[in-house]
Amino acid sequence: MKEIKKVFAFAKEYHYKLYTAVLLAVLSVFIGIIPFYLVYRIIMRYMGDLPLNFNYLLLISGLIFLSLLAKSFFFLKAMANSHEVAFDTLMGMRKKLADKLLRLPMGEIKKRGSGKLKNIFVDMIEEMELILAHMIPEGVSYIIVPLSIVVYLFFLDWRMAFLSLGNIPVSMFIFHLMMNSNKEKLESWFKAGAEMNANIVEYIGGMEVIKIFNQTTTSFKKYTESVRDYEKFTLDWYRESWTYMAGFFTILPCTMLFVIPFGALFYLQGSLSLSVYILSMLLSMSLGEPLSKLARFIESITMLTKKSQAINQILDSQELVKSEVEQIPRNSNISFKQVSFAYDEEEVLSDISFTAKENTVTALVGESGSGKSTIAKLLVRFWDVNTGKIKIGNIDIKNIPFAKLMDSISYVSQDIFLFDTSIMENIRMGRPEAVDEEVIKVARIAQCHDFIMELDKGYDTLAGDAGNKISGGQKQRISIARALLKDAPIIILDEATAFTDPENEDKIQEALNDLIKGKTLIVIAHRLSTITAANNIIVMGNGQIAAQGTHQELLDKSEIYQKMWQAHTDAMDWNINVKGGSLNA
Ligand SMILES: Nc1ncnc2c1ncn2[C@@H]1O[C@H](COP(=O)(O)OP(=O)(O)OP(=O)(O)O)[C@@H](O)[C@H]1O
Repeated sequence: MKEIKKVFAFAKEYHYKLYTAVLLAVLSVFIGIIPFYLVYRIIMRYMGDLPLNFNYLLLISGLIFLSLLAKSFFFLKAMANSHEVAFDTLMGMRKKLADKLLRLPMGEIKKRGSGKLKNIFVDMIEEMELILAHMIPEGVSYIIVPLSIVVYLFFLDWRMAFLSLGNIPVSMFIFHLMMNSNKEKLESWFKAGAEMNANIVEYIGGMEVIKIFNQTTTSFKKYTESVRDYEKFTLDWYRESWTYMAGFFTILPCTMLFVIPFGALFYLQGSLSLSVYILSMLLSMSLGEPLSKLARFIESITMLTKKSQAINQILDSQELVKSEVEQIPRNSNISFKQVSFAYDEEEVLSDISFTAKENTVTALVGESGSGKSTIAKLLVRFWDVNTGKIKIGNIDIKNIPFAKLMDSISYVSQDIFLFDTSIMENIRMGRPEAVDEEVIKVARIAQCHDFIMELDKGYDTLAGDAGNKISGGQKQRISIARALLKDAPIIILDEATAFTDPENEDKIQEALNDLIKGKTLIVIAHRLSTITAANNIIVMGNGQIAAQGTHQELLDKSEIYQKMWQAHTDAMDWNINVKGGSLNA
């Protein structure tokens, strides 16, 4: 219930509309009782030997028709209101979740995986619509109306009131048995659903790798197994519940189960008038529909509790530390002071200290897995350090407003992601307010313009459609164009030449020359020949700084660097000429 309450909290802004919806729904259900009362009037007229002329019956029929019409009208009005509230609230929830992701460490996001997140963002939230749009207005009316009928029945004859409720404890007992008997199965069913979603997304996302490495059998097996598991657990749950459910849904609306026999007994004994007996039967009959609809909601609540748990788990996750005192750095000097960090248990960076002065180039080199990318990711706060401090302009990055920090850094990462929107918009992400001309200007500098113009719709080509026609190197130039447009004072280039081929390489170098002018640059490179002119080269080994200095200093004093240099002398690709703030081939 606590979980569901949290969902209601999202609808706070729309409480007024929600109350109106409840009121209209209650009205609609009450109006729905009128036909029962009118039928009672006809029966009483028959029995009272009053004349039953055609006009009277016509009037009653007309009133029944009008009340059914009014019932539908108020119900539809209630639904219109509640759906408006529901979809506004769902939008709010999705926005809140998306905002939350921005404030979460990347680890938290990756731990969940895109499949599970998609499941939460789309499917689970969609199912919240049921609570807000239907459960509240309808559910409340299905409680209030039967209660009012029962109260009225108490006034008529308290025995009939109790009798009309007699079936409820019986059905609730069956429901209780059902919930207790298959708790674990329900849990497995939910898990299997989440697993299946994750596998579907992974299967589609990894299609390229699956095809290339001919992993179709294994991956397809994983996918089909999860679909089969989902089917199995769903059926397991239903099989276990079927008998109980049938019992529950049959007995709950049988409100006349005790009213008819015992009412007849009281009537024959003379302690109950015929009119009260008949009215009690008709009123208890009108209880059936709201009660069985309410029962459907009870079933849904169990499901929704699980789903809102998953949503709330994300919303309650620990965010990146937000400082009370926010400060703006005055320069772009970067310093790492005794920084240590572990993604999980194992420390991947220990005691890292270095400074990267404004307008200089710092290169990170070292064997694969030595922690170079982690240093970059800590600087952009994908994760927070465990111990030590990272400062920009002598201010701890935790104290720099997140948006400001992001504005200060352009991160050209290993994973270049293009959104499935136009190429123009993909580049514009660097600075959303940039006009088309500015986007085209940076695209020219980043050597993208020509190949973009060759695409079917030029800058308007969707990245998804263009996907197969854009090479890795071209993608990289698009990401450089983005970074150029952003024009941030600090640039991190992670494996910036990972996709290079001879044709692309010169172009990327030219693009980079423009990007790094007058900036503080941190470059992660495998090919040492590209960073020989860096102001400071940090040699990483096993998560620690093995040595640091200029190329020459390291050649003189660092054995590990000497070995690396020897291994790389063949791979002459691009050089950094720091004096000119440019990269030269
Ligand atoms: N998201 C993650 N979760 C857990 N461990 C991670 C994660 N990312 C990296 N690691 C681990 O942290 C260590 C450092 O990785 P990192 O990517 O920083 O190395 P790197 O020097 O940049 O490697 P490469 O040159 O291959 O990119 C490695 O042992 C890696 O397995």
